[in-house]
Amino acid sequence: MKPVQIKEVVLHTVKMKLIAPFTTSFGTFQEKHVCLVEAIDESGISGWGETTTSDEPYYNEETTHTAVYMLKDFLISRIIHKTIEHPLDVHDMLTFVRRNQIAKSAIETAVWDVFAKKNNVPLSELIDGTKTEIEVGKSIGIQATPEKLVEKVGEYVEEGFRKLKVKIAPGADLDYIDAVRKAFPDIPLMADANSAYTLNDVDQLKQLDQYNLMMIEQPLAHDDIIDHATLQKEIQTPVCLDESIHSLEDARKALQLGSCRIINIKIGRVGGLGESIRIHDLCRDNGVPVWCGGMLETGIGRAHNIALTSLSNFTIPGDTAPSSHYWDEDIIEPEVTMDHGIIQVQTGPGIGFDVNREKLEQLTVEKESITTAVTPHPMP
Ligand SMILES: O=C(O)CCC(=O)C1=CC=C[C@@H](O)[C@@H]1C(=O)O
Ligand SMILES: [Mg+2]
Repeated sequence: MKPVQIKEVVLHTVKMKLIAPFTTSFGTFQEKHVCLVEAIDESGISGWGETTTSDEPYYNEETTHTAVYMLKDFLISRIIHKTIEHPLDVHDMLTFVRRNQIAKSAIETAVWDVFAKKNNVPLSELIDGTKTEIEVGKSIGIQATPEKLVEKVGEYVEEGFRKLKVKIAPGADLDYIDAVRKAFPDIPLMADANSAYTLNDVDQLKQLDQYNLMMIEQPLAHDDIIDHATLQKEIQTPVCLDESIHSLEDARKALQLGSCRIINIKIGRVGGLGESIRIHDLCRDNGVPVWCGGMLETGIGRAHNIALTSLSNFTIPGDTAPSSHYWDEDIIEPEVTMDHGIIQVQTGPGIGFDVNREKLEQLTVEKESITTAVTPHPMP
């Protein structure tokens, strides 16, 4: 494989509006800024990454603003003008900055894309993916009533989604799940609590066991694996961790403690594709299934998610619904489409989609080009 050298990074901060508001246990959102990271190599090839952040630090400690600051002031200076033999090397180049995983992921995934394009291979092939198509799930925000939720689930079952994920929180849990199960006794159904419960709610969470859920995602604190291990011993439903897993080390400890039986891998949350692959491999070697979580990405992040999901141990459908479920018009061409719950893994070089530069310009609120490794901070 030919190494790559990034000569310029352009940060395109865009304002995106979802086709409908999305409600979780920590709020309702429809508009957000994200930063699309374009890494241009010495021959002019562009690779793309995305900060899977929003404008508020409610999912994790990052926002698009903090991610852009980290990229500009710390991370890009460590990457630019360096000869990168393989994108797997980028992770260690960035560990001098603590956490800020989504910011790291945005530049790391852009390097994966430009490296794959330079070597004329699809990203899925570069990471040794084995699947040519992936099964797709749908994540449904909290609805106003159980009846509204049943209606939404019905729509998505009709579209062929292979996993239905419903958001729950205290006061919007048992009656909602009960209504869905009464209407759809056999569909692959899971719940995501986004840390809305504590160990004081064990009895409430035990009652979910009667509904044969695939899993309950992140019921307890966003930074916990100890209490989740206690909870998993008390309930039948498999616990899946999302927010608690920021790295391979977190995943190793969680498996060792029995904190979960499934892991939701999000490329941004764990700091990039390299760490995602390492967590995938750890889980595969321990018989723990994984799936690819979503962060309401544009088509760039979605393209990376689809490529990642081509790895063999992604045996549970991910939150990778097609572009039309998020945007009136995506910024990639062609858009991500789905046929009865199946998305074809893209076969073009790199992420396998082009960026619609006209659409990108329309949505851009700020654009900054970085061509030097200068940083205003003393560097370790
Ligand atoms: O991208 C998708 O469709 C999944 C969206 C989704 O479920 C989430 C996005 C961002 C944070 C959370 O609210 C939630 C999750 O925890 O997976
Ligand atoms: Mg989640």
